This record gives sequence, structure tokens and C-alpha cells, in this order.
Amino acid sequence: MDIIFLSEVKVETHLGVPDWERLVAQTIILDIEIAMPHSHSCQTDDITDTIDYGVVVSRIRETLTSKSFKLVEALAEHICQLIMGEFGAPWVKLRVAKPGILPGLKALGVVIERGNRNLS
Ligand SMILES: Nc1nc2c(c(=O)[nH]1)N=C([C@H](O)[C@@H](O)CO)CN2
Repeated sequence: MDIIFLSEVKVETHLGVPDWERLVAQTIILDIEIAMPHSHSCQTDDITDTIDYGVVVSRIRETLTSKSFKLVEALAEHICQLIMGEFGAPWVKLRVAKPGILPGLKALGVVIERGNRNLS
């Protein structure tokens, strides 16, 4: 299985349980692993045979600027479903970190995996 990774992707979004928290956009940090449906591009050297990671980042930024979530869990689910649904990835692992929310810790958040990495 081949994996595309996107490390420490900073995205502006409206997120938080209390209503006041969602009034102003905050920066979240994503670490993403995306399984490829096949490894054809390793032989063909052709961008159309793979998942274009630039397009993935653009779609994530686009959707997270237009949407608002209360829970990091719900935001993470939305991003995983977007990547699998729009880009045909059979498996995604996503870490969503909210920095600077609680005193005494750097960041908090969730890690979720969706799909089946053995399908690729
Ligand atoms: N499991 C979770 N717990 C909490 C979340 C969350 O998204 N998932 N969010 C909050 C608040 O938004 C907090 O980060 C700031 O007030 C609390 N707990």
C-alpha cells in the first residue's frame, strides 16, 4: 500500500462547543495519511494516475472555511469522508489538533482512521 502524507497542514475554521468559540476563525493543524487506490503513478509518472495532494489541501481549506463544527470529532469525520468520497482513497488516517486551547498543554484533538487500508 502506498501512502500520501500531509504534515502539519494549518487551516482556518470555525470550531468549538460554546457558541462564542465559533464566532471567530481559529487555526487547527492537520496531519493526514491517505492510502492510494493503486500505485500506477510510480510507473507512469503521470499526475492523473494518482491523488493530487495540492487539490486535496485546496478542497479541505475550501470546505473548512465554509463550514462550522462544534466537535473536532465531527470535523475529522467530515474530512475523512471528503477524501475517500472525492479522491477514491480506500483508507485515511487523520489527526486534528487544536493548539492553545487549554492552559498547560500545547495542543489537543483527535486521531481517527476510516476505510480499509488492505483494499489498496
Ligand atoms: N471530545 C471533545 N471534547 C471537547 C471538545 C471537542 O471538540 N471534543 N471541544 C471542547 C471545546 O470546544 C473546547 O475546546 C474549548 O472551549 C471541549 N471538549
